[in-house]
Amino acid sequence: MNHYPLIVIPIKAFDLAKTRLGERLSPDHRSRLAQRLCERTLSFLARHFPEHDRLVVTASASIGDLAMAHGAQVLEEPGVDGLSQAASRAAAWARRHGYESQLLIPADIVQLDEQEIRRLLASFSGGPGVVICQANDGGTNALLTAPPDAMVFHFGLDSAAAHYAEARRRALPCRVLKLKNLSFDLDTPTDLSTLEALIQGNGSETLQELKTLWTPCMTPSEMAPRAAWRTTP
Ligand SMILES: Nc1nc2c(ncn2[C@@H]2O[C@H](COP(=O)(O)OP(=O)(O)OP(=O)(O)O)[C@@H](O)[C@H]2O)c(=O)[nH]1
Ligand SMILES: O=C(O)[C@H](O)COP(=O)(O)O
Repeated sequence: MNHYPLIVIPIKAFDLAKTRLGERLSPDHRSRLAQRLCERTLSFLARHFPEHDRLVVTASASIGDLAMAHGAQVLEEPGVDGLSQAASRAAAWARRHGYESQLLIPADIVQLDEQEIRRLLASFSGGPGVVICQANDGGTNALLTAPPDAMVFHFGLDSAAAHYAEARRRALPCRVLKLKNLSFDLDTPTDLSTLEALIQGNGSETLQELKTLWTPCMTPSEMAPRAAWRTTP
């Protein structure tokens, strides 16, 4: 049995991703943003959680190659069947491969924070159970299930409440966490405005780099030094 939770990252093909940003970003910018968020996620997990095996679930061969380049295993899904189906496929794979638990993390969290994820992992005391990190919009931005297939997945609108109800229905111990960074995923134009304000406020170098993806006139080399940082009008 593998005691470290398997980290599961579901990733939809980039050209199909971030459709809710359509009123703000072109298809090309959406695809590039989704890809960059994905690369950041895979690189972060490989760097900070090397002791955890990682499994990327995707229907995209190129994303599979990207995953393997970051040391993750790949579970190929036949098509884009939805996040819940991807999570279920991963749970079945995890069970078959001897994992006692899985931690699903989406590939669109703006700023992953090692201490937050370690706090989430520490809140799981072993044995059957569920830990939910609620997203700002009521969704689920990280979901630990032990065993991996402990319950049916209900990703979508207000999914944190749905996952909590499912865990209770099954009499599974369940923790719901609100973690500042892990609760912020980039879904809507409002999220994009929040990110722009964050960048303007204290734009860390890594966040400023994200903005270049939808501010075509800016490239990393053209970006003003942080002290003089200002957004284009
Ligand atoms: N493997 C897989 N991953 C998915 C699927 N749907 C969403 N995801 C991933 O799950 C995470 C959260 O998904 P969403 O917030 O719905 O992201 P999105 O689908 O790009 O956004 P919208 O197109 O605006 O709904 C992201 O990492 C997505 O890539 C799916 O059908 N299969
Ligand atoms: O939170 C969820 O259930 C999934 O991530 C989909 O919801 P989202 O698109 O709001 O993230």
